[in-house]
Amino acid sequence: MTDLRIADIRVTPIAFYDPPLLNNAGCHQPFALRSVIEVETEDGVIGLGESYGTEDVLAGLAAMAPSCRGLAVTDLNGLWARTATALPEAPTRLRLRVGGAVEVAMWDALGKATGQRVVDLLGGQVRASVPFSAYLFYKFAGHANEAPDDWGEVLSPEQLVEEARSMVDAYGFKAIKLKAGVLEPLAEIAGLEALRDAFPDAPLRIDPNGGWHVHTVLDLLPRLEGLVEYLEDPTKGIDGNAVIQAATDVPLATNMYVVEPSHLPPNMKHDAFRVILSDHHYWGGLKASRDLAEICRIWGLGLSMHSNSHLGISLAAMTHLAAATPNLTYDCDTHQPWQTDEVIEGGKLPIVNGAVAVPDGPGLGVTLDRAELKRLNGNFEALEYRTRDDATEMRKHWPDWQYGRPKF
Ligand SMILES: O=C([O-])[C@@H](O)[C@@H](O)[C@H](O)[C@@H](O)C(=O)[O-]
Ligand SMILES: [Mg+2]
Repeated sequence: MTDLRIADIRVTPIAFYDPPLLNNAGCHQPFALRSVIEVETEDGVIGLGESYGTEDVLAGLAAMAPSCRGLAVTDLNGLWARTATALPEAPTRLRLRVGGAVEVAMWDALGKATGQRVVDLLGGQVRASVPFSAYLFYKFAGHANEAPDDWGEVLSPEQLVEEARSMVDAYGFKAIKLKAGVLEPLAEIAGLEALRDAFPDAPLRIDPNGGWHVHTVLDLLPRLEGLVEYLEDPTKGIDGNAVIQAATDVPLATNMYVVEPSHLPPNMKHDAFRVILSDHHYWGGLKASRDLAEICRIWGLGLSMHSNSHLGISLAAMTHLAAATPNLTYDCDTHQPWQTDEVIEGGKLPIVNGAVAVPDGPGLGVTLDRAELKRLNGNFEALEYRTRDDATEMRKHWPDWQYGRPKF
């Protein structure tokens, strides 16, 4: 009989190269911070997880990892009880991130120990591959004091269409998302309209990350209606977005204001967001994300998946989860095309015709590349920052730049 008890949990912080992508909070720093979680069972099976590499999550993981020894990898109730005990003062937000990071590795260990894929453990595969969208960003040509990257500068509609063309040609994406909240809204709408002209059949979305005032969005609605399949976090908060949702039939989507279970009742009460962009990294792992999908099904909410800069363990987990979720109503987000580093053997998971096939093999179906893990950990150790700070990075390019949410 396989011994499924956890013998050890190892957490390795890593930093991987990230291009100068822009959003409402500023500009991506040259390296994104992440963590790789290894859950090792008494029988020596290793399950993998990937999560944030910020100080709070790393400290939370360090505090709770020792208390998981002896826990069976099937015991999710035990995991959450131990997370609560190890992090008594932590806000729900942090507990969900820390427990969720370990939870994914527990599923992978269970799958590897029993010869089953995570998608099967989560309820069974309902789609052969998972569709993702082309995730477009405005960007600088290169990081401050660095040479331009291959994507070059993207600040105009023409450059945006070129970026989209490269991404669609390389990966076959069907839907297109524009990260907005960076330039004046009318300039961003012009970008979106240029994308519509260039890709007449592509479902489009725009995401200013809460960066627009309610009155701005209300003024823009006539141009957005018929142009986008959903409008993502146009303004700040549940109340502000409810005002907008009341004024339009375009569904509003969020990965900012409905991000834990307690946000669901006020969202339903105010009818603010009709699409939830789930994310297993902050909803508490794969089981919690399946539960969220069920809640969305019952209450008639649309569902898709949010992304942050990530590597292949996360993409594999997102793919297994999405492949086991019947009511996934829109193509998921992924930052993967922007990443040049990888931490799994064999390199990045292929995106073909805009979709990722569920990796073969037990568990998540991916294996850690230990040489790359070591190199990316070396990057982390050499960095002088320990938290994401897009605002400071932005001011290296635009010294007078001011943060605002809403801003425009
Ligand atoms: O990578 C970014 O700059 C995004 O803005 C990311 O931080 C967001 O969390 C995300 O992708 C979103 O959809 O809001
Ligand atoms: Mg978003």
